[in-house]
Parts: sequence; structure tokens; C-alpha cells
Amino acid sequence: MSAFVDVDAVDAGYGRTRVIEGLSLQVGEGEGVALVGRNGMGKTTTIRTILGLCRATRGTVRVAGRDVTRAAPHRIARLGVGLVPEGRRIFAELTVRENLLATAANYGVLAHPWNLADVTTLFPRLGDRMRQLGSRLSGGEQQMLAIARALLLGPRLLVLDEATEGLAPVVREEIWAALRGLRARGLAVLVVDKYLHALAGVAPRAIVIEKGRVAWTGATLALADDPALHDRYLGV
Ligand SMILES: Nc1ncnc2c1ncn2[C@@H]1O[C@H](COP(=O)(O)OP(=O)(O)OP(=O)(O)O)[C@@H](O)[C@H]1O
Repeated sequence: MSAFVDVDAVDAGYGRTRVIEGLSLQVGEGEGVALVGRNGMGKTTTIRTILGLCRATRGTVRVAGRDVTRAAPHRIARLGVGLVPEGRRIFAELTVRENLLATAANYGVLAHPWNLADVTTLFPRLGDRMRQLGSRLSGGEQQMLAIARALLLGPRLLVLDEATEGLAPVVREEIWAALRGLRARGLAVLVVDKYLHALAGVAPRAIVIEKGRVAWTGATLALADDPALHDRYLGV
């Protein structure tokens, strides 16, 4: 499997604070990878560095075979990386439909780009709420909208920071089912979340980040099912 994302020995942080240090990871074409670790260990910073929202001060970031270490975020997005950010960042004053159309493109140059009908098939609730304002949506609907918006950019890799944070169990399951469907269609997924069993269905390989470094990588299910491993890397 060739790497769609290749992070090689990267340092990055905020101002003089180095948050990730000598971090290396890969996400293959079509692969599902879970990024896990305790709070504040550097998961969001890792994602921000891949997307060019945080600058690597050392090492190299490659996306789709290109060196993007110093590339602007919009250039990286155009290589086919779609972000579903923490907090969702829905435009509150726009309708669902406007939210979806405001940013639509086909950056990943997919043979069959996503359209409005496709995303409403994936999330029928969005289809029912096309004329509602973003501010009127529930948390789960906002997350569906954020995923749909990212899909309309035609990504080859979907990156989700806190995929199901704060959502009711039934809504979480809808999100996981949709993500499993996306994987089955060949989309690569890099996902941060804490529900390991659900994650395993979308992201069979897990990468544990500890103090800005990769502390462990292996099967997500192994991490979920082995109490010692779980306590070592994720226990509080
Ligand atoms: N904008 C910022 N400026 C300065 N420090 C920051 C900033 N954002 C995050 N940090 C610090 O960087 C460290 C790693 O944060 P990061 O958000 O990457 O961790 P995380 O693993 O995603 O954690 P969480 O699960 O809590 O979101 C933390 O110590 C945090 O306080």
C-alpha cells in the first residue's frame, strides 16, 4: 500500500512550545487509521500539521507524493484531504444547503465526485433539513453536515477530529455506519475518537500518541480488548 500521507520525523507546536517531536506516521491509500491517546498528547496538533494549519519546524510532510511541509492549507486540501474539524465549524447563519454548496469542489479529482443527492442518501436527516439554518441543527446533525461538506470537496482522505464527541449513542452509531460505508468505497480515513470498538470498524489500525510521539501502533481491536495495553496508553 503506498502512503497517501507520510509524516516523517516532524516537530511542530505553537510559538516556542513544541507539541509534537520526531513524529512519524503514514496513512495508506484507502486505509483507515485511528489516532488515539490521552487528552493533550498532540492528536489535534498532528492533524493540524498534516493539513498545513500548524507548521512543521523539522521533518517532512508528504501528501499524495508531494512535499507539502511548507504548503498552504488550501493547496493541501486540493490534493484530496478533507477535514471534519473539532467543533464542526458549521456556518450558523447559512442553511444546510448553503453550508454544503458554499465550499463544494472536487479537489481529489474523483472519477465520481460527490453531489448533494449522494450526501443526503448517506445522511437522510440532512435531506429533510436542507432549508434549516445551521444554528438550528442538533450536534449529530451538525456533525453529519460537517462530514457531508468535507465529502463535497472530493477527498481521497477524510480526517475527523473527535468524530462522535458529545453525541448520543444512537447518533454516534449513525456516524460510524456512514464512516464504515465510506471506507468500503475506498476512502482513506484518519480519525480521532475514544470509542475503540466503534473505531475498529472504521480504522483497523491505531496509532497511539503520547507526549507528541508515536508510542504504539497496532490493531485497534487489540488496543480495545487488552486491558493492560489500554491502561498503559489510554487509562486516566
Ligand atoms: N493554540 C495553542 N497554543 C498553545 N498551545 C496549544 C495550542 N493548542 C494546543 N496546545 C497545547 O498542545 C498540547 C497538545 O494539544 P492537542 O490539542 O494537540 O492534543 P490532543 O491530543 O488533541 O488533546 P485533546 O484530546 O484534549 O484534544 C496541549 O498541551 C495543549 O495545551
